[in-house]
Amino acid sequence: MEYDAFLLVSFGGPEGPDDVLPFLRNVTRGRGVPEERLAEVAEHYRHFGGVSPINEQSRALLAAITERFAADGPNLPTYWGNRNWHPFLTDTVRQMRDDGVRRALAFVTSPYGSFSACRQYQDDIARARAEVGDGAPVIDKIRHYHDHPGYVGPHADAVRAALATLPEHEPGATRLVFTAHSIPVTMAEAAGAATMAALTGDGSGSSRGVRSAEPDRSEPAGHRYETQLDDLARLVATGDLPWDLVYQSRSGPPQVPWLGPDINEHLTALARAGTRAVVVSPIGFISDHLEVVWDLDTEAAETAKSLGLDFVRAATPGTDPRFVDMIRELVLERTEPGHPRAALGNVPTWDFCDAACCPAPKRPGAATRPVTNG
Ligand SMILES: CC1=C(CCC(=O)O)c2cc3nc(cc4[nH]c(cc5[nH]c(cc1n2)c(C)c5CCC(=O)O)c(CCC(=O)O)c4C)C(CCC(=O)O)=C3C
Ligand SMILES: [Fe+2]
Repeated sequence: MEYDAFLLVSFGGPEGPDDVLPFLRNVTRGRGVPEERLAEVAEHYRHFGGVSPINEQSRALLAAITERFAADGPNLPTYWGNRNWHPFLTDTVRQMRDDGVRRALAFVTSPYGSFSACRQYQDDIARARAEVGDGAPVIDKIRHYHDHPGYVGPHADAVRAALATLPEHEPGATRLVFTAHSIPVTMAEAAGAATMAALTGDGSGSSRGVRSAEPDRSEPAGHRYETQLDDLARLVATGDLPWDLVYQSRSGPPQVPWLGPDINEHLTALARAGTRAVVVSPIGFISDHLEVVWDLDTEAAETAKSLGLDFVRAATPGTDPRFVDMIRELVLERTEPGHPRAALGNVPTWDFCDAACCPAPKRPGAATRPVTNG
């Protein structure tokens, strides 16, 4: 396939106190998130002067990608657009159209499947293209990369570096805790099911960009988010430390079940069972944005302190050169026939999702999402 541009797509975050509420309304519009939860999250942002670190991290990543492309190719102009805050995807896509871009490859700052981590980004790209209208470039999303060596390597090194800072304890008293953003259970059940069924059903997987011609038929239908996280956790684990996969940053109405256990509950259970120290590895995230610096470095660290647990949080990839190289590799996979698809784990990947893959969960009491942004 011929591509003439690269697009970095991120979540976006506020960059000043006045941005916080409009940003939160963009994120939660039509999602049934209670007002009390919004007020609470607004407070988290205010602890940092209303500035999320995420946009600065996206700028740094874009600069690193641009530099990497300039050094060794591919010769593609680079763009950046966000789902929930400036620079909005619609404005970026309009700029791309005005620059004459016809077909772009999009790298999304979430490595995983599920509605929130994959489909919603595709929906927002489609909405941005519709808003731009005539001449908007075609935009193809790059595949999931949770088990790419360029994602596994930085997380694995970070765990080892974090572990080295903890005081020594008796064997078994130090644990590794992997964490990712929680999602509603119904969203988790539906994650990946449609594409997986299509791939295993007609055996046409190889022509659709699946890593292996024969997808693993033992793969459970749905639950792609948890399966990918579990796959990565195994790859990052040190071999001698016991580990767990837990979830953080639960949102939504309290009566809706979300993936658990929550990291704070889990730390409490560990401490009761004799754990003395934890390394917390945020494998769900590529950079130290607010869900990391607040929900882990502030909240979970306080929980650990109150329990007398030694606590250290491992770094995220950020602009690690291996992670930047991975992004370049993922582009080459799509532009150079036969380019190897690097993967260390066991979960098949594909380039194009089935249209019915990772549907939005039913949201009790939630209004439909309007078509305008901001
Ligand atoms: C799976 C997932 C990821 C990982 C994949 C990815 O990276 O995309 C992620 C990332 C992020 N989530 C973020 C922020 C927020 N997420 C919220 C709410 C929600 N997240 C959800 C899921 C996820 N979220 C869901 C199911 C909701 C409920 C509303 C809904 O059903 O859609 C809310 C609303 C308030 C609240 O927390 O209730 C905020 C402010 C930020 C930016 C941090 C910063 O500013 O630095 C980032 C990177
Ligand atoms: Fe979120």
